[in-house]
Amino acid sequence: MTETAGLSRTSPSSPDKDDRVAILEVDGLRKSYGSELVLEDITLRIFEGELVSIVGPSGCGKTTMLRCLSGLLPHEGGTVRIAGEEVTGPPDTLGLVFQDYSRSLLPWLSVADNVRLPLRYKPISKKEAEERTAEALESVGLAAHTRKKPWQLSGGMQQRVAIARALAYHPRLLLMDEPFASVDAQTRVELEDLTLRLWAERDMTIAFVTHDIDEAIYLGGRIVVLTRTPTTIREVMPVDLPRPRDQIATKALDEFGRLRASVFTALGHHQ
Ligand SMILES: Nc1ncnc2c1ncn2[C@@H]1O[C@H](COP(=O)(O)OP(=O)(O)OP(=O)(O)O)[C@@H](O)[C@H]1O
Repeated sequence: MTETAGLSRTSPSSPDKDDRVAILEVDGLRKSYGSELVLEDITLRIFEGELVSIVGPSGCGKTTMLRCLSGLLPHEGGTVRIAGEEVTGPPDTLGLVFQDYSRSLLPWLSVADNVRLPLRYKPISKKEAEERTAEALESVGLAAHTRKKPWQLSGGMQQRVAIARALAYHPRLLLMDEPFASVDAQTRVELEDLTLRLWAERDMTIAFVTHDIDEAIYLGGRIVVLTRTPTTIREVMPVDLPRPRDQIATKALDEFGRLRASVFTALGHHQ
């Protein structure tokens, strides 16, 4: 059984003709590791309320890019702004979900304590931290597992804990780095629909990095396609598929197949 995908939010698919507010502004981002230039020039806007997928060839620097965007990694050129503020360290308007949930959760803490931990850095009362923790765990379907340790949960459930932890922070921008790459196919489908539901229900913008073309199309209102290293943006494609999305009906649409071919070609698999 999959969860019901996001119901209410319409996805803006055309970035050019609007008065929307850019929550993420990246200009000329450049990053090297020693002499290896990984990101040559990333210039990108993500607008409030969007769910944008980012795809790129293996090793093109997707994780490097997200780490630079989140202020976890310094970059040597260009600027990154989140909610108008230049990023120099992780901003408190930002939530992060990584692929490797087993390393991002602390095994000696309960599920609830893992979710509550980063809230210590927010200027909120203990009571509010408790309420946010309970609400976030409820919204990812883990209300019955709050006292367990992460290692007592399945991989998919652990990734739900990581999502709840980011949600409890009430981020305006959520960066997700191949978050479902390590779970089985059925769990992945459920977590994709959970992501759509949470995005639709909450006042949140999501940048979702994946190497899975179908996942990028299924989730996104736009798809940013990256080149190989040294990496730039090859193309930004609008996804004109109706919402709510449905794992079977949406993927059966002709437009879905057309987009799949376009992204595949843009990734350089086909000339
Ligand atoms: N800490 C590091 N030090 C040196 N080189 C690094 C470091 N992290 C990444 N790299 C190199 O930078 C390049 C991009 O890596 P990155 O992990 O950002 O790519 P990716 O697109 O996320 O990869 P994948 O598709 O495997 O998820 C690779 O060549 C990698 O070897």
